Amino acid sequence: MTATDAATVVTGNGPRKILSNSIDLKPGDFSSIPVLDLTLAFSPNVADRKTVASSLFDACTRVGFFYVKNHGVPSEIISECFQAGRDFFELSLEEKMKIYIKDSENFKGYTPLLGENTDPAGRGDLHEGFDIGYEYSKEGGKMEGVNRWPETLPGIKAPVSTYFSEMVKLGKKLFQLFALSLDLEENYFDDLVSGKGGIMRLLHYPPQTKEGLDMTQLGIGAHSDYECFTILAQQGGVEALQVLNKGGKWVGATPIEGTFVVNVGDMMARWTNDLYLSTIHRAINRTGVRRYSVPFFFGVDYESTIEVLESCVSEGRPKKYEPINAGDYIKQRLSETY
Ligand SMILES: O=C(O)CCC(=O)C(=O)O
Ligand SMILES: [Fe+2]
Repeated sequence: MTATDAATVVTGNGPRKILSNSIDLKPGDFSSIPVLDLTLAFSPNVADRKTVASSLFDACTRVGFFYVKNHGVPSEIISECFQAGRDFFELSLEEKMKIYIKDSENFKGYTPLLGENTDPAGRGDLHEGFDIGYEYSKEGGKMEGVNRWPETLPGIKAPVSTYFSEMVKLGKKLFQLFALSLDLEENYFDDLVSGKGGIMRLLHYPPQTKEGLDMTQLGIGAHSDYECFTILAQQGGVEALQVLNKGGKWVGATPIEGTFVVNVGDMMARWTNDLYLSTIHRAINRTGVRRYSVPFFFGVDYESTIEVLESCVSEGRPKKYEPINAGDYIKQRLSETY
């Protein structure tokens, strides 16, 4: 067993213990991560869209993670965004620190290696990151704020912003599938997901040696995500992401060409009264080569209220959570991490 297996993982919905052979919530009993084909999600026929929604329901209640293929995002847009990430991380530390995330009120900018600690039992995460949000024109109240671009690399703004817009588009489609999967009107979430609650990160994980791996210092420590769901692009051929199942076993989320990995976050778990699982995951890069990934965390607009859906409350599943404001919730979670 590893150091993190015996730890408590802090989530926005309370602490979760990871024991050696079980954990104290009800994550799904899975040994692999399902792949959803989104082709029918774009069909004009609602019955087709409902078929995809029903696979999504199965994935969210049993696993909390799934891959999506035929998602409609052009592969050049993805590869140009990865190139922007590689170029950004090649900059000198001094250059990157000019947009240090801690100098921003709203969590925009650069996080150096070990600058973040997702698992409080760990000693810091072995990745560096660059956080970008919705392109606001001025500083605002909760999470609103201008993006901070590196002065010496202006060329990355266009591909990164294009990728952000693509993620908002795909994210909105996924929100409609989430709505259908929960027997809500397909447009139930539409007015809450303008894209302003989206956060995207460019990540770089240097390789960790196979021998003498320090389990308190992983690429990213065991954690659950904060928002409604995450759409993750992984670099092909470089294994690192692992997902915790009911038996306490880490299941590898091997990169699959042409797919994104999607996972439920704590906000959606809260909304669904834990019917949808916000599953714990981590990343360790033991491949010997650098790894790049791009998660896009899609939350609802920050002024929205997250209140347990009535359809997810029953005698056997009493309401577990009080209503919360989305912006306050995210800001609180991020303050605990950085
Ligand atoms: O890079 C990855 O594969 C996972 C990243 C992740 O879990 C996160 O940023 O929350
Ligand atoms: Fe994550």
